[in-house]
Amino acid sequence: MLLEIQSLTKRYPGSDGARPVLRDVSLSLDAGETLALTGESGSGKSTLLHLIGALDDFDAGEIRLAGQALSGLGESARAALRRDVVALVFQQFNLVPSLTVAQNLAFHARLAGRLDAAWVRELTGRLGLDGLETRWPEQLSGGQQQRVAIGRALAMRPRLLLADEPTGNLDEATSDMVLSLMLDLVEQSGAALFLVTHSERIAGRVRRRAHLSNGTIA
Ligand SMILES: Nc1ncnc2c1ncn2[C@@H]1O[C@H](COP(=O)(O)OP(=O)(O)OP(=O)(O)O)[C@@H](O)[C@H]1O
Repeated sequence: MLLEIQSLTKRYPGSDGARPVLRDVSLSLDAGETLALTGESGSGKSTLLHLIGALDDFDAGEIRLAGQALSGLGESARAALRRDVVALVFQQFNLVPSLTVAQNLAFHARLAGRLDAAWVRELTGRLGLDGLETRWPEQLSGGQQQRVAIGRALAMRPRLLLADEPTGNLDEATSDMVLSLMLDLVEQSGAALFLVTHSERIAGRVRRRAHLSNGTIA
């Protein structure tokens, strides 16, 4: 199993300590599977995604990523998982403004020591970014920026792509197009996808569904 979440509980310090943000969440994802997690605003979707991405600590339960338990893992081991297993795409694109499109696309793969120029070229073409390689992020439309962010994440050949409202900033037509590309490329690369969205329309296009309600999987 690529991802196993067992009885996960998460509280934020300072917030209502008696009421965890996530309660007894269990979920698993196999290699190559795609799952959409829906839930109302504040239900804990982003929190869960951050925990899976080893970006934050939890209070009880366990997350296993590629067989490795995340509880009690030190920062260097977490960084290694973020480099070797998972990649993230956020709603805000998060491109590096001082790097060109081509440099952004290669950035994480290069940091991970896995830059495959042929794969980056293929991603560039498949994502419709040919001819835009020397532009700066600020010279791109929102849909183009998000395609670069998806390409950058897939360039490092993650086993698990974590996407938090990846089309949330895009209009409906652009959002559908970007989602289709992301699903195609995830399938082609054999990665698993964990997609957070509040949109039933988006979630309906992903094979597996889970719904978070008040911090627990309904
Ligand atoms: N760093 C934090 N400190 C304290 N409380 C937090 C923190 N981050 C999130 N929360 C709270 O945890 C709850 C879940 O937040 P989260 O961002 O996971 O929800 P979400 O389902 O992703 O919401 P949305 O769809 O609006 O993005 C919310 O009540 C939020 O206020």
